[in-house]
Amino acid sequence: MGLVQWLKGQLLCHLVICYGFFVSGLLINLLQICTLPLWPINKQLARRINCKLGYSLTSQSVALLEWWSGTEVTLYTDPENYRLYGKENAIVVLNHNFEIDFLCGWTFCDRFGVLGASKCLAKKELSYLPVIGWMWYFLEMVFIKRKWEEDKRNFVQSLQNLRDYPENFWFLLHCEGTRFTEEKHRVSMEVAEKKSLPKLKHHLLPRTKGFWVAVQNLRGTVAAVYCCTLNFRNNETPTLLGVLNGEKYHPDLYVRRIPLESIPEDEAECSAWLHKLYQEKDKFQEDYSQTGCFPGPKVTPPCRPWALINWLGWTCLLLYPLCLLLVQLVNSGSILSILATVAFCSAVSVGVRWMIGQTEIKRSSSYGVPLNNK
Ligand SMILES: CC/C=C\C/C=C\C/C=C\C/C=C\C/C=C\C/C=C\CCC(=O)SCCNC(=O)CCNC(=O)[C@H](O)C(C)(C)COP(=O)(O)OP(=O)(O)OC[C@H]1O[C@@H](n2cnc3c(N)ncnc32)[C@H](O)[C@@H]1OP(=O)(O)O
Ligand SMILES: CCCCCCCCCCCCCCCC(=O)OC[C@@H](O)COP(=O)(O)O
Repeated sequence: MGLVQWLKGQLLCHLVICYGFFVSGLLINLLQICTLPLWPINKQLARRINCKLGYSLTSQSVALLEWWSGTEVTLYTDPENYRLYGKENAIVVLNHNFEIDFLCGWTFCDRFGVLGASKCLAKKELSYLPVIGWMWYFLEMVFIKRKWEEDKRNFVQSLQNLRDYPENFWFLLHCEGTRFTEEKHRVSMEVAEKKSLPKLKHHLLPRTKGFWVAVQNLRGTVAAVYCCTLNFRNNETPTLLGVLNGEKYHPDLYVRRIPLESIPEDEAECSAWLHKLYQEKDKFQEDYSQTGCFPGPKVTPPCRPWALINWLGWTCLLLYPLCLLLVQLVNSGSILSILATVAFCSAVSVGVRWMIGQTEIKRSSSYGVPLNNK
């Protein structure tokens, strides 16, 4: 192992990264709060500013993936469609098997210039995450409790609000509704059997209501559905902690662009259409497991420097006062102040470690198991 790789595994480096992310995040949250008076006066300007602020925080984790861990993403897609990515609004349908699938998604968002504005249909619990969850509130993310009767009003309203969004965005939908585990897979295949639907090997049975409602409410706003299938070469099982330790991964993403007009309007037909889409996605995953590649030409979308520049900027800005403080502390010789600083750094580290824990599949919710359908 080289010196650089060894350094990437050291706690001190992780502390510096966590400190930068957390403190810059709090400052960004504060700036977002400062935009509140602007919303009634100039809503579109307030939204644009929040996109930039969101970018400044989210892109730090993209920089971590691309520049720190050196992860290289590969896209399989039709070159005709490639030209449209980032230039139109889209609903992204993605499998939910990996702990860093959201991070790979963000990397693609960054490469196509839609990172600040991109959104997701996310479980309510994520809105309480410090820094990231608070940021999402200002970016108009759509949060749900995954209980349709309670969610429907807010869900439809949140989608309607996006109709005049001033920047191009991708709206991510994990139709499986939860991360893949063997137990959840077994239960959802029981549901598939009851519904006389073909069994899926690599996916849970998709929940169709959210997709149908999103498509219906975003007609005229969104041009297409991007059917995205993600996998990792060499059976890698990537983790966010691995990324922090500088481990390099090899994600492959297969994207098919489906014009929104071709998706049925009727709920039952739309549900059947989505089930068929997941059967196709399952076939792509099966082929990938046999051959190690997806169909279609391969392309690596160019990496942009902004995530790195932003990350280095924040790190320098925040490390300088931290170093000054540490020197003053050592000079002062005050045990109490030193202990307080150590406690603060430990709290930041534990806080970010806890957030990383939220991405771990072993801590996945019990949604979808035990069987709670009618
Ligand atoms: C060029 C490159 C392109 C792209 C790059 C890729 C991506 C980048 C894009 C954007 C990135 C932006 C941001 C991402 C950042 C961070 C966030 C990351 C992740 C957070 C994700 C989450 O939080 S996932 C959890 C929340 N989301 C969802 O749940 C969405 C999916 N669910 C739905 O849509 C549901 O429909 C619902 C929740 C809206 C409502 O669910 P409900 O169950 O009430 O209704 P349904 O009708 O849908 O389902 C009921 C039927 O389901 C059957 N069923 C199936 N399986 C089960 C089971 N296991 N248990 C019980 N029931 C089951 C059931 O039988 C019902 O059938 P009926 O026929 O009886 O109705
Ligand atoms: C430089 C940055 C270094 C530090 C980075 C810390 C970043 C922490 C980011 C936390 C973002 C969390 C997003 C998690 C998305 C996710 O994976 O949610 C799971 C849900 O879909 C389904 O939940 P479940 O039902 O529990 O499977």
